[in-house]
Order: sequence, then structure tokens, then C-alpha cells
Amino acid sequence: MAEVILRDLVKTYPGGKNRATDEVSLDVGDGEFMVLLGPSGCGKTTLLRMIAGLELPDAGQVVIGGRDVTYAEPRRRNLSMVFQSYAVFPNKKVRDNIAFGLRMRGVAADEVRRKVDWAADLLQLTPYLDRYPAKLSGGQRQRVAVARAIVMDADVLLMDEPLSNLDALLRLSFRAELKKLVGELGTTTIYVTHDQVEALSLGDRVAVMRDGRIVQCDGPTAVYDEPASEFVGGFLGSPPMNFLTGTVEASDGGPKLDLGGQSLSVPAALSSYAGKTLKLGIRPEAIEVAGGDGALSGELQVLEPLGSSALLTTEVCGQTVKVSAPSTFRADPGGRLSLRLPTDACRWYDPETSLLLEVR
Ligand SMILES: Nc1ncnc2c1ncn2[C@@H]1O[C@H](COP(=O)(O)OP(=O)(O)OP(=O)(O)O)[C@@H](O)[C@H]1O
Repeated sequence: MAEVILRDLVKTYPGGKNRATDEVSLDVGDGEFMVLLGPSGCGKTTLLRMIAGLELPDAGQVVIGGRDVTYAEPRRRNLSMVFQSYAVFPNKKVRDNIAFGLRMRGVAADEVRRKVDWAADLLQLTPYLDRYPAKLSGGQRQRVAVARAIVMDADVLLMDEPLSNLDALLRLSFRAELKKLVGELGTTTIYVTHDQVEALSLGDRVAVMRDGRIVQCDGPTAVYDEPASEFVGGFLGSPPMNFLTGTVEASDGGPKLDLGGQSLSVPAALSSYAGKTLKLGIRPEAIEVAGGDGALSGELQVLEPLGSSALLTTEVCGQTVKVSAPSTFRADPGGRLSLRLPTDACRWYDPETSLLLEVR
């Protein structure tokens, strides 16, 4: 096991207009499960490939287990990788697929057998050891790829969207299996995904990337509850965080946010923003809803039953507000709803920088 330290990694591909990674620094602790999350093209895979040694940075440093490996060959880094495609050898049985790396390393046959049996047992592949990959399901094939990676006793496990070729149900069950497995192994793991649910579910910490940079790196609850920017709030959550634009007004009863016809009491700390425009961010499930007019009145536009909840699309002063209501909630489109935005669930953003303001 080992700590992974990335320092100011810069990479521009030949002919590339922008930097694929732009001075990325990140410390991944020994045994930590770090997820790199972000939209397509934000540089996640490039970062992972630089850690693996499959891509060399233009500048910056990669340190694994205290050793500078920035320019070291991949096989000198003691890491294993699992890719998006199953990447198993079709002409080798499951047993030989799992054993491949160990044999290449010249490990004794007894030891190979012991490790293959161990990994097959952990990943529930024992009944399939003598099958060829063509006779396996997608999930089983991906388990073979994971088994092949974990037998190597690598210091660091790198995974690039390992679940993305699986159907939704398999993804869900394999996600939990993977979490359990990696927890038991305690191997430092860096995992790339663009799936926010996967990121929140698996990561000890989640590094959210955008345009080649890490824009927030924190525990899953923190990135979800305290998005550092509108981008993070809008990228995490389904539906994403609501953002309402308003102007702060001073009044005798404390500051208010004027949303353009209706206003809302806001924390006293916002008094210093009187006269300024701010954005209020709130998660759809944090809004309390009831029939009729209330503190904030919204017009119901659409009600979508989603099984475990109902998703409401409402309009408040011309701004769209999504509300996650109990599945039993009933109201007719066109009617008025009372929306309560609990102060402790409200986050405040500077509309110019889109960054979170430290206000409660
Ligand atoms: N081999 C390459 N040659 C040129 N440009 C590349 C190459 N690989 C990636 N890029 C560019 O670098 C940027 C980052 O790509 P990267 O694959 O790292 O992003 P990503 O976040 O992993 O995306 P995805 O989720 O789609 O895989 C993108 O703009 C991409 O087009």
C-alpha cells in the first residue's frame, strides 16, 4: 500500500488546444479510495494514465509510496489497472486470465494457484475458473478483470469506469461488491467515473474535475451538501441543486432576498450584501412543500411520480424550482404551492464567480 501524491501535473496533447490537465495537485492517502469525477473530457483519464505511467506529463510530479515515479515505466510503479472494457483474453480460461500477470512476473506455480483461488473466491468466480470469457456474462467478465488486478498485490489500484459497460442492475450489485472488496483489501484506489452516484457511493473522497482542474475534493457528504461552486452543485444530484437569483435587501426584520416579486428572510450575515445580487442554492429534497400559498409561493407546472418520491417542477417569480416531494403528494398542475426553504439547507453563491460564500 502507498500514498499517491500528484503535484502540479500539466498535460497538453499534441495538437490539443487546451490543457487536458492543468496544474493538478492531489494527495491520496495510504488505503484511501479516491474517486475522480467529472463530465466527459475534463481530464480524468489523462490524470489516471499519468499516475499509471501510460502518459507522461509536460510538467509536475507523481510520487507513489515516497518515490518520484513521474518518468518511471508503468511496470516499475507497482500498480494495477482495471479498464472500462473488460480487457480479458478471450482465448484464455478464467483461471489463466487471472494468473496472467503473476506468471509474467515469474511467480511460482503453487503461489499462482493459491492467489487465483483466493481472488476467485472473493469475486465469486470459483465455479467459472475453467470457462472461457465468451461463456461469461458482462458482470462476470468484469469481475475477472478485477480479480486479475487484485492478485498482483499492487500498492495502488487504478480503475477507469470499470462498471460503465454493465447494465443498470448489475452495476448496482457490482458497485456494492467492489466497495466491500476494496474495503477489505485496504489498497489505495483511484477510480475514474462520470457517474455521480457511483462516486458518492464508493469514494472516501471525491475529487470533482472540470476543464482539466480539480474544483473540489472532499468527502461525499461534503461535496453534496456544500458544493464549492455552482458547477459542483449542478453536477451532483439528480435533479441537481436549484439556483435562485435575487437581490439582498435590508429591512427592519433582518435582510431579505427579493426574488422579483416575492421575498425570503435570509441569515443576518447577509446584511453586508444589501443591494447586491446573490444566488441561493438548495437541493430539491431540502424544500418543504404544502398545498396553498405560503412563505414562498410557487406554481406547480409538472408532477412526475418517481416511485419512491414525486418530482415537482414549480415556478417562483419566473424561476424554475425543482422539489422532491413524498410519493403520496398530490396537487394539480397550475395550482399554487407553499414552499419552505429551511435556512440551514440554503447555500449562497456569488453570481460573478459562481463560488460558495461562507455564510450561514
Ligand atoms: N490521445 C489524445 N490525443 C489528443 N487529445 C486527447 C487525447 N486523449 C484525450 N484528449 C483530450 O484531452 C482532454 C481530456 O481527456 P480525458 O480523456 O482525460 O477526459 P475524461 O474526463 O477522461 O473524459 P471521458 O469521461 O470522456 O473519458 C479532452 O479534451 C480530450 O479530447
